[in-house]
Amino acid sequence: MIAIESIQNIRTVVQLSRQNLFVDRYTALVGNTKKATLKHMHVHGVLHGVEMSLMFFVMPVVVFCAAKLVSNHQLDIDTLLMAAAYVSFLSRFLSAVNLTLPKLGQSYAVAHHFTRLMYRKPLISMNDTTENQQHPQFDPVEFNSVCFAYPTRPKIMVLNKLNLTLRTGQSIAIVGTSGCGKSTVLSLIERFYDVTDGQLQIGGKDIRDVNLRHFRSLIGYIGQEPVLFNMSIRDNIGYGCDLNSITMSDIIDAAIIANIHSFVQTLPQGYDTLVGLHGSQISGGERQRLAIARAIVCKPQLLLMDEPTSALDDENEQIIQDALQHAAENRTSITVAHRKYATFYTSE
Ligand SMILES: Nc1ncnc2c1ncn2[C@@H]1O[C@H](COP(=O)(O)OP(=O)(O)OP(=O)(O)O)[C@@H](O)[C@H]1O
Repeated sequence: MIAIESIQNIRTVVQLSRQNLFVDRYTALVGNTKKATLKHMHVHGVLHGVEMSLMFFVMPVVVFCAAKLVSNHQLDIDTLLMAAAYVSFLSRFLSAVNLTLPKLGQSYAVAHHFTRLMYRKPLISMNDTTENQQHPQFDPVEFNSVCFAYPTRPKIMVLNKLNLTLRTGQSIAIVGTSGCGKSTVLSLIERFYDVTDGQLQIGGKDIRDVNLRHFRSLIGYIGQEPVLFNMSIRDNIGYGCDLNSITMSDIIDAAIIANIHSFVQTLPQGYDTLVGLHGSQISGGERQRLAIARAIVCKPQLLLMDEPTSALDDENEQIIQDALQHAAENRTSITVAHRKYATFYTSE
C-alpha cells in the first residue's frame, strides 16, 4: 500500500523531498514481514532437518536389522523389498504433507478474506427493483428535516434538520465553512448514503423507493479533482454513457460546450489522443474541461458541481466558469461554491 501510494503521488513526494521517509516506512514494513518469514523459515528448516536426519539415521538400523532377519531365514527377500517400498512411499508422502501444510493455512486465510469481500452486501444496492425502470421525475428534490451522520462516526451529526427544495430549472449554490457538510448534501442526493433521520424525496417519493440506477443516470457530476483514465479523449468523454448510445457528434457537442473542442482540434490525433495515466499528458484546466464534457455528454437533467474550480489558477478559473455556465444552461443544478461565486451560480 505504501509503495503504491507513494508511486501514484510521486510528484508530491518529490516536491516535499520525502522520498527517504517513504523508503524508511516501506523498509520498516518489509522488515517486519522479513522477520516473521525468517522465524517461520527457521522453524520449517529445523523440522525438515529432523525429518531428513531421522530418515538417514533410521535407514541403516532398519537395513541392518532386515539383513539379520534375512540371514536367519526369519524374513524372505520379497517381503523385505515390499516393506522398503512402502516405507519409501510413506516418507515421501509425509514430506509432501510437511511442505504443503503451511501453504494450505496461508491459502485458507486468503480465501477466507476474499470470500468475505465477495459476499459482502452493500447497504445500498444498484440492483434494487423497488421502482420501475422509467422514473423520469426528479422534480422536486426535497430535504425535509434531514439529519445525517456518517456510518463510521455515528455520533457526529453532519447535517441537522436540513430543509431544502430544488425544482426543475433552478440553480442553487451551497456555501459554507469548510467541513459544514456541503459535499455531504451532494452525496445524499446521489444516494451514496441514506439519511439518518428525516426524509429525502425525489419527485414526491422517498429516495429509497426510486430506482437508483435510473436516477443516477439523470445526474451529471463534476468534482474538485477530475478523474481521467489512460484512454483516448473520446473514450474519456464518452465512458460516462453507454458508448453504444452516443455518437461522435454527441461527444463533439459536449466538448464544444465544455470549451475543450478547439484544444482537441490542435492535437495531431484529435479525439484519439491518449491523455496518459490520470490525465498526466494534459493540463489541469484541460482535464477539468474534459470532466465537464463527460458530465454533460449524456444530457443529464440534474448537474451537481462540487467546487469545480477550486484547484485552478485565475485564468483557468474564468475559462472553466464559462464552460460551467454553458453546461448548466437549461438544466437544474446545485453547486458547492466559494462565497465569492455564490451569486454567479444561482438563478434565483
Ligand atoms: N466518508 C466520511 N466518513 C466520515 N466522516 C466524513 C466522511 N466524509 C466527510 N466526513 C466528515 O463530514 C463533515 C462534512 O464533510 P463535507 O465533505 O461534506 O464538508 P464540506 O463542507 O464539503 O467541506 P469542504 O468545503 O472542506 O470540502 C466533515 O467533518 C468531514 O470530516
